[in-house]
Amino acid sequence: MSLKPYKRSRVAIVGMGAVGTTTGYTLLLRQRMSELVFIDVNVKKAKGEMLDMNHGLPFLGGVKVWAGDYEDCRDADIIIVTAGASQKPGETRIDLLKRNAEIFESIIDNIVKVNTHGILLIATNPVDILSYISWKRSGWPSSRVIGSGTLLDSARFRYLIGKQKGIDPRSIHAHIIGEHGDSELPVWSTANVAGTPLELNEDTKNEIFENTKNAAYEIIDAKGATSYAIGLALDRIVAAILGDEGSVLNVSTLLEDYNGVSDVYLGVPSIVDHNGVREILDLPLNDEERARLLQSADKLKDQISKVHL
Ligand SMILES: NC(=O)C1=CN([C@@H]2O[C@H](COP(=O)(O)OP(=O)(O)OC[C@H]3O[C@@H](n4cnc5c(N)ncnc54)[C@H](O)[C@@H]3O)[C@@H](O)[C@H]2O)C=CC1
Ligand SMILES: CC(=O)C(=O)O
Repeated sequence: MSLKPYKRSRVAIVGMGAVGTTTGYTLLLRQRMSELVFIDVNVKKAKGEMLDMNHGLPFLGGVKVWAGDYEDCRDADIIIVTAGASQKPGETRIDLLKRNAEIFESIIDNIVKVNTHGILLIATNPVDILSYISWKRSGWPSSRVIGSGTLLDSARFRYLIGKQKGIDPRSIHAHIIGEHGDSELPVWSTANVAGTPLELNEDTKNEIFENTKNAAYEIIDAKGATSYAIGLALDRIVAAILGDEGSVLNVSTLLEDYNGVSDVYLGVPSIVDHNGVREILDLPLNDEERARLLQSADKLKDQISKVHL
């Protein structure tokens, strides 16, 4: 009997707060990689999370987990960044821009100093703008700098549609695109179940979209942070990359001449494989959807112009 050759893969997480910890735990449970390293400015916190997860290894096995520093990013296949300020109740994601853009300068510099081949996966908000900043600052090809984008929003959207229709959300094909934030838009024109158009009246559609868009505000008001669904969304992107899947995911990526939008990161259906974003799908949009995508892009470009790059 021949054993499968052992393939080492390393994921580093920078920022071990609610999102980083939940993502690390999800990756661990799903045994996505052979090495998992936690990095945080709060070294004690990263160490505590590492110890707690290591004590579960007798029930799981397989993964080496440690708390480290940027040197440990050298051999990382994926570096997930979740470090920085999060929204207080009532704050928008854009309100975080100044604070988080400042800390990203040193975080990205520290990573690219040691790593030349990996994929940067950004989750910190405002995620589209910070992904754009990370792309510019890293000097890496845009295919290797990915934001979590509207993958989470699309999951919320599919869950709510599935609940309304009594259908498993995995069988609902529906996209939220644009900013991961207040200017995002639903692509109702292509939403379907097995090619069958969704039968929903306008009031129901509006209610589903408003609940999708405002989900984070509701959860942050109730429990202070969102963590489980974003952990699963980041895990999904890691699986697509490490498994060289070629899966279509609504990640945030650099758009060039996409439905009239250029030089901005936004969430759109993209093919994700071992090289990162291999290709962006040309989602057919109607006139209203295209106009809303342009508005979303303009909003983010206006914010980017205020940040020193
Ligand atoms: N993209 C998405 O869909 C989502 C994004 N988020 C965003 O993720 C970010 C993190 O949220 P939480 O984990 O709830 O916040 P948190 O406050 O629980 O954790 C942030 C962590 O970052 C660390 N940190 C701060 N500055 C750092 C630095 N310079 N280097 C290394 N570590 C540093 C802190 O010590 C802390 O452990 C926020 O910006 C939040 O808005 C949250 C949920 C979903
Ligand atoms: C916080 C955030 O961005 C979210 O849960 O959508």
